Amino acid sequence: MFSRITKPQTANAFSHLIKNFSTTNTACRRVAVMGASGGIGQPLSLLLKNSPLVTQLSLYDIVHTPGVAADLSHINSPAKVTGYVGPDQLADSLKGAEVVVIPAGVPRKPGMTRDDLFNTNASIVANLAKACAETCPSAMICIISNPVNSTVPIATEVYKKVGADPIRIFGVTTLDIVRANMFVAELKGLDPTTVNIPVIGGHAGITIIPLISQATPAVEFPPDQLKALTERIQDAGTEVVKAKAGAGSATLSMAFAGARFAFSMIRALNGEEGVVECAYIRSNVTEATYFSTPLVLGPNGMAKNLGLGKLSAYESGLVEGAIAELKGSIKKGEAFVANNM
Ligand SMILES: NC(=O)c1ccc[n+]([C@@H]2O[C@H](COP(=O)([O-])OP(=O)(O)OC[C@H]3O[C@@H](n4cnc5c(N)ncnc54)[C@H](O)[C@@H]3O)[C@@H](O)[C@H]2O)c1
Ligand SMILES: O=C(O)C[C@H](O)C(=O)O
Repeated sequence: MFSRITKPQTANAFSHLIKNFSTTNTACRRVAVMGASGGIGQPLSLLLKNSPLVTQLSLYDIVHTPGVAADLSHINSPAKVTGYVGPDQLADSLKGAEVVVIPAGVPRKPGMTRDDLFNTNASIVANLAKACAETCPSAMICIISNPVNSTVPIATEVYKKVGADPIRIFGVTTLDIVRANMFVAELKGLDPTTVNIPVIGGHAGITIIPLISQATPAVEFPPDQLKALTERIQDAGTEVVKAKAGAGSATLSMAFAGARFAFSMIRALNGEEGVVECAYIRSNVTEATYFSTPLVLGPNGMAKNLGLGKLSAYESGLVEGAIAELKGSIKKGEAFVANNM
């Protein structure tokens, strides 16, 4: 399917996947998926298994991983798949992992905010982060579990408690970029695989800040359309939650986005230069101590934070408006670890 594409692609979601499905790379790359039996975990594991960039795929969950692993292991691609189930097998699932992707935890139902997931998901992420800090402290940790604005500070505090360096912990916001690219492409009649919109801030409501002024290719919208587009990107997760009507939140598009982020990580680990992804990390770019901006990825994680770039007045206002909520979510995550771990 991908071999038919011959024209050069610019940096965007689809070209990341094309590269990763078509590049032959001999480096051994061990990836662990925590929450691998879930709505995101299964299609994400399928995309990872389908990539020659992955040589070992470790699937951990509290249920069903033997079946998921047996199923995926029959696909004739290089990755060796192993399933691990339950806390007794948690440490083994992480041994030697270089990239760990974490979609473990409960999803939203209609009427809930991402923060409503905090009480359940905080301890799930904290326990998985503790296992990562103890077993694979140098691995790249890619956190999908919501609320991302709090779960990333949680993982970071756990690493500090264990005495591990939290520098390689990333909150995965790639789905916001994927959505922004698609929605802009639809509005402007562009090929969605050639659009790239940085989305900065966090991953909830008003903290999701698409930078349409920095779009590639350049696009312009009248103020009312720009506001509506921005709000659609901010509310896109809720759009899916409503459409699924109680059956969960985005899973397939998140698997696509999570695979894109993991492949970018692996390409950077393999020494490829110029790999850029937005991610929610510890940051001094704004007053919020965690903030997503475009990052140049390298073999040790973030090689360079590209910062905010030039913002329009509208975008500067969105950044200002997001800081208080981000600070609150960060504080909540940090307090959870201080009081419970
Ligand atoms: N960052 C994003 O952009 C983004 C996008 C979509 C969903 N999410 C979040 O991802 C999470 C997962 O969503 P989903 O739709 O896959 O949910 P799901 O319920 O379908 O799957 C979650 C999986 O996690 C497993 N799990 C629960 N506790 C665990 C533990 N302690 N260790 C390992 N695995 C455990 C469950 O058994 C289940 O298989 C949710 O928190 C959701 O809000 C984030
Ligand atoms: O909206 C959700 O709860 C899931 C996820 O964060 C999303 O943006 O789709």
